[in-house]
Formats: sequence, C-alpha cells, structure tokens
Amino acid sequence: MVDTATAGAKPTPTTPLLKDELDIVIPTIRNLDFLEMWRPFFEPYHLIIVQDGDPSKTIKVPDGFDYELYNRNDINRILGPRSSCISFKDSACRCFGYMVSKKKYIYTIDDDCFVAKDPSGKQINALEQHIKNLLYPSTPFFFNTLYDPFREGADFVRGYPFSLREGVPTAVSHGLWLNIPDYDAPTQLVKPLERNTRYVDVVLTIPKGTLFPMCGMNLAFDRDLIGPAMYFGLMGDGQPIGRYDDMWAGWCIKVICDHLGLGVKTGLPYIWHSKASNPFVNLRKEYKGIFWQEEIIPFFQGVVLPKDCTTVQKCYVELSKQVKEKLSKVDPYFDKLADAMVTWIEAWDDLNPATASDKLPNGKA
Ligand SMILES: O=c1ccn([C@@H]2O[C@H](COP(=O)(O)OP(=O)(O)O[C@H]3O[C@@H](CO)[C@H](O)[C@H]3O)[C@@H](O)[C@H]2O)c(=O)[nH]1
Ligand SMILES: [Mn+2]
Repeated sequence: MVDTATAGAKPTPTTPLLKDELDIVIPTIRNLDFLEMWRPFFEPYHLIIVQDGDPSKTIKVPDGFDYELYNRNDINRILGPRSSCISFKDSACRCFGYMVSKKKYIYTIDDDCFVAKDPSGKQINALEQHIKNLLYPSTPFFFNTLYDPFREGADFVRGYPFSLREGVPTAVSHGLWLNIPDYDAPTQLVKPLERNTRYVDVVLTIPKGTLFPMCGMNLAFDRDLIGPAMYFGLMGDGQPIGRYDDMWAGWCIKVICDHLGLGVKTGLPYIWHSKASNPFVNLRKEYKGIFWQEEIIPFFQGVVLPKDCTTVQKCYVELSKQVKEKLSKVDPYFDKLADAMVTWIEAWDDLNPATASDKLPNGKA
C-alpha cells in the first residue's frame, strides 16, 4: 500500500557527503573526457586540475564541472622560486593541488581511471567509499581479525581491548584498482597481460610501524590532519628518478601518522585503471628507485621523531633533516630532495597561513 502522502512525491535530494569540504585533484597531460563517466559522483564537487607539460596547450574540461585549473605558468607565478619543489613532466605535480586547496579533504585520481563495478555489477562510487573510510576511525594499534570494526555488520572481536575500541582519526584512505594493477616496470615486463580481476571486499587499517607502497591513482586524505606531509617528491624533468613520487609521500605520511597517532587505511574502493603506461619508459624512470628503496625502506623503518614534533610541519622538517643526514650518502639526489621537502613546507605555510606550523597550538596535528 503506497502512502498517499508520499505517492508521486519526489524523493528529497540528499546533499552529497562533504560536498563543500572536499576537492578532487587531477593531474593531467590529456583531455578530461574520463570525467563523463564520473559525472554522477563528481559533478557536485569542486575540481582542482593540475595541467602538466606544455602550459600553452588547452585542456578541455567537460561542461558542468566546477573547477580551477593550474598550468606550469600558474605554479611558477604563485610559488615564485619555491615552484622548484613542484615536479614537472610527472604526475607528482598533483601535490600543487593539495597545497592550493582550501578544503579539509582531498581526493586525487588519475585521468585514466574509470568507474569500476562490484561483483554484483553495481557501479562503485569510489568517492563515497573514501569519504566513509576517512570519517570512520582507524585501528593501527591492535589488529581486528574481522577487519574494519566500524563497517555495517562487523564489530570488534573477542579479546580486542576495550580501551582501544574508539580507534584513532583516519588521515589517509588508499584505494585499489581493477584491470591494470599498479605494478613496477620489471613486473609489468614479465607479466604484460596480467590484469587484476580480484575484487576483495575489505578495508584494512595498516598497522602502526608498518610501511606500505602508496599509489596516487585513487587516494583520499584529510588535509588538516596530514596535508603538509603529502608532498609528492621531486620527479620527472631534470630528476634521476620517476614514479616514486607517491611512494615517497606514502613512506613520509606513514611514519608521521604513526608518530601522531593517526590512521591509514587501504582496500575499498576500487577504480578501473584503463591505461598501462609503457613498461620500458617506466623502467627507465624507476630503475634507480628499485636499488635505492632497499636503503630507503630501512631508513624509514628506523625513523624516530622527537616528542616535541607535535605538528605535521614540525615532523616533516625533522624528517627532511634525517633524509639529508642519512640518505644523501646513497645519492646526492636525496640532499636535493631534503631541501625540496623544506621548500614545500615553506610554500604550504605561505599558502595556508591559518594552519602554519608556528600558529598551531602544540599537539594539534
Ligand atoms: O608527465 C606526466 C605523466 C602523467 N601525468 C598524469 O598523471 C596521471 C598518471 O599518469 P599515467 O596513467 O600515464 O601513468 P601510470 O603509470 O598509470 O601512473 C601510475 O604510476 C604513478 C607514477 O607516479 C602514478 O601516480 C600512478 O597512477 C595521469 O592523470 C596523467 O595524465 C602527468 O600529469 N604528467
Ligand atoms: Mn595510469
């Protein structure tokens, strides 16, 4: 029996979650037709497009989207000499979008990532899932064997300390990819036809003290909690390495989140990654990183941040000092990267005076 009061009544439109508190950051050298597929999910949100490569090229943004677009001329104009810390000709340029945003949350996605379907065939609203991941607490200090205890239909299992059941604020939500997985070049070369068809219905908190390989393809974070550490390191033009921008940021944010008691989650949502970049080109970009990471990882595993590092900026500047001290012997590149990390924080604080490190009360991340 349909209630006549509601028969034919239009459902009250729901306001998309965090509509005015989240920016979508897209690095691009291509056209942005991929947005057509995301329109139902992205149209209500503000986009920040970071146009890489030739600034004289016009990037067409499909009608109906609210956006701001920055090319290399804009970055140089806004940051002046500090623009040296923003990579050129590499997707790492996306971090400029994090810096100029004025919102609390960021979602970043590549322009060759499309809407995936879950096993039931339903289109996945990746943004909605990231928002849920960020709004619900993380559990880095004690592993819950029934996975995300805050998910509908799950909970903490027997033996899980009640003193830890509040969890901690979630700073990062790391999504995954169907079809083309984010493999490194050697793996891509030996498995050119491998496609990821496995949809694993889980969100996990990455335990404290554990590093992970963060991919920037389908990533969301709380800018107020961890934004200043989300620097996608010096890559691309003029640099000896590429495709380690997101990895570098992931190692930095993880040690800082562990220090500040913040959570990092990985798992749902999936996107459909359509384009395999050229493995030979990737090998040329990555190969130093494949050797260097054997020294970088032990460095991050050994990082200890002093107690008086109570803000993200203070943690990050301290981290840059340790990079300079301990990684410059691996290659002079790390000396340059350590300096760029400080330049990034200076630029960040310039553009975000309200949350500049020297203005935050101690203890506020
Ligand atoms: O010089 C460039 C190249 C690309 N972009 C934009 O960045 C993303 C990712 O580019 P693409 O999909 O071609 O590369 P992938 O190998 O699939 O990217 C994965 O590897 C990581 C390397 O950093 C990257 O984060 C992963 O997603 C697209 O939006 C390109 O348009 C660019 O801005 N500048
Ligand atoms: Mn891609």
